[in-house]
Amino acid sequence: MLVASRNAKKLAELRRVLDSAGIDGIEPIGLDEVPDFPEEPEDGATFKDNALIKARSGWKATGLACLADDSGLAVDALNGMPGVLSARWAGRHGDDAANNALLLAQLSDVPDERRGAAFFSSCALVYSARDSAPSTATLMTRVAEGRWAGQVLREPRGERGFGYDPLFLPEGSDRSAAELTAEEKDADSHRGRALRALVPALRELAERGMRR
Ligand SMILES: O=P(O)(O)OP(=O)(O)OP(=O)(O)OC[C@H]1O[C@@H](n2cnc3c(O)ncnc32)[C@H](O)[C@@H]1O
Ligand SMILES: [Mg+2]
Repeated sequence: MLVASRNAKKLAELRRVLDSAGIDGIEPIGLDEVPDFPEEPEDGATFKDNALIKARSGWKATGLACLADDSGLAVDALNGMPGVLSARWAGRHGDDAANNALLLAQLSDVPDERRGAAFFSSCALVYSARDSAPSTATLMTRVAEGRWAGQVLREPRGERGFGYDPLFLPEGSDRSAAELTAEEKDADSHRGRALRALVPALRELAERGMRR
């Protein structure tokens, strides 16, 4: 199964959740392990649209079952932004430090009680309904979503995770997302929840592969 992400830390989280679900018969491989193919722009209006864009283009290019996550932080005081623009909020894709600095600046006058935010993940799984070439195969699609509520801190805390984790205080936690262990983050995170909801579909896919 192709895991269509260029974000190494996200990829590691996806692999971790798959590993702990103990699905035998699926070998997740990253985009770096397949020949380059033209990737479609992530220009959807929603996380779900973007997850489907990534998963479908991976499936189309390789014929492999393809899993993709699209995710981001929706901040109440910013009317849900950065949202689907999270990876490039400060202008340069994947510049976590600049994204975090910009978010902090935008919220500098926002009091604690209005600093609510939530991470969202949409995970899409796309695969062929039967063993046939991608051009003639029927496309099977499963999508699951996860949400992780919390608030935006006033300064970064912690070194783990990635992206906005140092600025995110999960609901009910006294540690930022970047201060949680990997297992703690996976148990509660948007991505952990979304991906675990796909486990039955992934198991089915694995069993189908093993029957061949
Ligand atoms: O599209 P791919 O190649 O998978 O990698 P990406 O980093 O571009 O991923 P997205 O398009 O889904 O954008 C997600 C951004 O949202 C933020 N984000 C998502 N999940 C996060 C998490 O668990 N912790 C912190 N920030 C997160 C972070 O800035 C990500 O770069
Ligand atoms: Mg992206």
